[in-house]
Amino acid sequence: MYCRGAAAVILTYDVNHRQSLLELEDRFLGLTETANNDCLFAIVGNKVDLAMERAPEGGEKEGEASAKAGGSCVSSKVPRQVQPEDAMALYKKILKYKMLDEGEMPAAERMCFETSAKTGHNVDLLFETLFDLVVPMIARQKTEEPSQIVDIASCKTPKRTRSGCCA
Ligand SMILES: Nc1nc2c(ncn2[C@@H]2O[C@H](COP(=O)(O)OP(=O)(O)OP(=O)(O)O)[C@@H](O)[C@H]2O)c(=O)[nH]1
Repeated sequence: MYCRGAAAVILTYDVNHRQSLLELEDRFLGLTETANNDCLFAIVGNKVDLAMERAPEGGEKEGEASAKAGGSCVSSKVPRQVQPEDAMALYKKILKYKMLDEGEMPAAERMCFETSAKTGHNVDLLFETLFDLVVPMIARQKTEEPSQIVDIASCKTPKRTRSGCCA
């Protein structure tokens, strides 16, 4: 995991393994120290195609719910071990840990995703959301910060004078 100067970090867990969410906090959060101070965090629960959805109060059938989750109706599904609320709680915890103001950062609902790398479910949404947030941030930084690039062409060479010892 390489974070130096990162404008955004994607922390990914498996919605079917609670331990993978816990490890994001225990093992990986510390590795984001070298990211930018105002770095964005996206929490991504992957393998949602394998997860059985919990039945909503309205009584939605499992097949309907799994289709929404980007999966097929064939039932080789396992009960999911991580709920979206768990990921959102971790997101808020990360903001606290990073001493980022919750009011100034994108809301947890926007930065927590459930994806399937297999079906492509929500993968575009994840990257589009990050680009929409990161690109204006970088553009703003460029206008605010003085340029670190030295324009060699505009540097004048000092005139030599006859009085100099090496002239
Ligand atoms: N069904 C399904 N399988 C996936 C998905 N993403 C990855 N996999 C499969 O999970 C296995 C591990 O994928 P990796 O990309 O190696 O991920 P990893 O984090 O190194 O390993 P794991 O912790 O086992 O997920 C591979 O067999 C992938 O094909 C997904 O969204 N849905």
